[in-house]
Amino acid sequence: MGTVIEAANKDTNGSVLNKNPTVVFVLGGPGSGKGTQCANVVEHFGFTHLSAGDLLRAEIKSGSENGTMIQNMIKEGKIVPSEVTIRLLQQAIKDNGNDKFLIDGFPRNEENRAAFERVTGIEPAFVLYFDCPEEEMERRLLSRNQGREDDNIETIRKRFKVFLDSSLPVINYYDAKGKVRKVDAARPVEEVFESVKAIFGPKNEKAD
Ligand SMILES: Nc1ncnc2c1ncn2[C@@H]1O[C@H](COP(=O)(O)OP(=O)(O)OP(=O)(O)O)[C@@H](O)[C@H]1O
Ligand SMILES: Nc1ccn([C@@H]2O[C@H](COP(=O)(O)O)[C@@H](O)[C@H]2O)c(=O)n1
Ligand SMILES: [Mg+2]
Repeated sequence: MGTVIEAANKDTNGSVLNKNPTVVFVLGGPGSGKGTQCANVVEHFGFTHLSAGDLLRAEIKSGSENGTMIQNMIKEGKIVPSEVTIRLLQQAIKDNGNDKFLIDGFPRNEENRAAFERVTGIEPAFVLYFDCPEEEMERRLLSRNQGREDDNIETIRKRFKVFLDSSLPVINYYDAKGKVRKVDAARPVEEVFESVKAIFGPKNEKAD
């Protein structure tokens, strides 16, 4: 398991994004703790956190022409077409002065993965994978209380199925390339973060 973050995207993305950011994809089932741990990484390691789900929810609120389509997809736990999500991610990267990003909840399927690579030329430095049993994720989602329309048992079950059918194959794809850093996420937040810190490495901690 590597502890050093490499800027793995070397060539083509500069022409599309005009910058050459370090990107870590943060994946894991619904409720595995991606957002919670990303907040800790931002604090400790100075990354910018981009959650694909948050960007899509903001797009609904903005009154965009895609809003109704996105809202319906999220209610059903389905994956929004890549062109929409990638446009939001690209814009967020462009608008931000930082050069290192945690991209949370993306790529969610093979279409997301291939399209992002094609459009941006960015290869992730690594993939942080939060591994958590469904029963624990279900417990967490049902008590999250953030008013999310997809945190109900019917949609949660659909999201679990989408994760198994479409997202795990993406994790397996990166695993075959030696890029997955797997963390046991079924532990208290602080313990999970100890494992996360070991992955990012002391060298990358922010100075106080
Ligand atoms: N290690 C943990 N132990 C117990 N509860 C946790 C842990 N990590 C996160 N939680 C809680 O579980 C809920 C889901 O966490 P979080 O929003 O970080 O998950 P997520 O992976 O981003 O989910 P989603 O994919 O639905 O966005 C939150 O209420 C959070 O406070
Ligand atoms: N790449 C993505 C990411 C998310 N979605 C949709 O948003 C929902 C919520 O995502 P969270 O990461 O916040 O849990 C998800 O269930 C999808 O409907 C998407 O389409 N594509
Ligand atoms: Mg989240």
